[in-house]
Amino acid sequence: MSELVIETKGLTKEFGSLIAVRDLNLKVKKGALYGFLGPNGAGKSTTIRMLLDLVKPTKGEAYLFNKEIRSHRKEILRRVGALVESPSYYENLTAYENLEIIRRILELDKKEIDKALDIVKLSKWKNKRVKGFSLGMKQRLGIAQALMGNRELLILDEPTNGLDPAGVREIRNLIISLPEIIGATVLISGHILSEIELVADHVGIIHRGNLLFQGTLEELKDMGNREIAIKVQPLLEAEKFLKRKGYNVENREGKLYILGDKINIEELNKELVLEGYGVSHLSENKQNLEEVFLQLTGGIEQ
Ligand SMILES: Nc1ncnc2c1ncn2[C@@H]1O[C@H](COP(=O)(O)OP(=O)(O)OP(=O)(O)O)[C@@H](O)[C@H]1O
Repeated sequence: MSELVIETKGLTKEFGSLIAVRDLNLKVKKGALYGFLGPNGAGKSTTIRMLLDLVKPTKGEAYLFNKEIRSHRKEILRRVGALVESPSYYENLTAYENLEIIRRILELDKKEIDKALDIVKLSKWKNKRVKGFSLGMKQRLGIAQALMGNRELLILDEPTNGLDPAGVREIRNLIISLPEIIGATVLISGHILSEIELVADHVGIIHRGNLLFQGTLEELKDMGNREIAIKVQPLLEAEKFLKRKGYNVENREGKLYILGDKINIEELNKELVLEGYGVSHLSENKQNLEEVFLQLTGGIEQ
């Protein structure tokens, strides 16, 4: 069994009568790039705040590196880099000077600054004041701040929020490179499936505080329903025939659709043809990831 870097047990947060996070059992394996996905207001930020001990759970516990965060706060947070909300920096200082402040607080070696700047590809601009930076560059600086000090776990809350497409791509490529470059486990939250899909290998889908799915992207894709579309004449009789045979049949837009994962297309074709039906088209469709996601979250993707 692989080692878990994050594990929550029944993690719950209530704000008055609102249950923002309900009985959450997250499992993030060491080395994973875990996409924590959910529509706005799903409970992602609240969960992340509980992982970092910024918010106290109503019930349940969060374990990072197998230790409970509330009772081992200091030793755990030393191993975790986080970017929650927008990064904070001094606009009038350069990128280098901003990281120098963090270096002093954490009592790190000077070379840590150049290492972090190099990873986020800001070395060229290290002596430029942050106020002239684009939003994407500022976000990269925020990630450099989070990286300082050989962090084993990075938690990035919606790091591409508000960026233009070029900025989104820069941050995406940077995040993808992190597990390999620094060997860290990364948890990234977001509300856009197509974005998370390009980055993550594991996903957790949260909706209205409930974890609806957790596993690999492949496992999520496998949840897609399979259906077979058939153009056949005469349609209504063929529909009755297939229903009699026990198939789950829908009649839509002049075609029959058969739902099910274990249907053998050749067998189906043979059955129809032998019975004298004219089959002019037979194709297999599987729900794509977006359809699976929309089905899980009841059609809400904001
Ligand atoms: N301090 C608070 N007091 C009251 N309600 C809160 C508080 N923080 C969050 N909530 C509510 O809890 C729910 C979950 O919010 P949260 O910010 O965790 O969602 P999210 O998935 O991060 O969404 P977003 O992508 O919009 O940040 C929302 O309904 C939100 O309004």
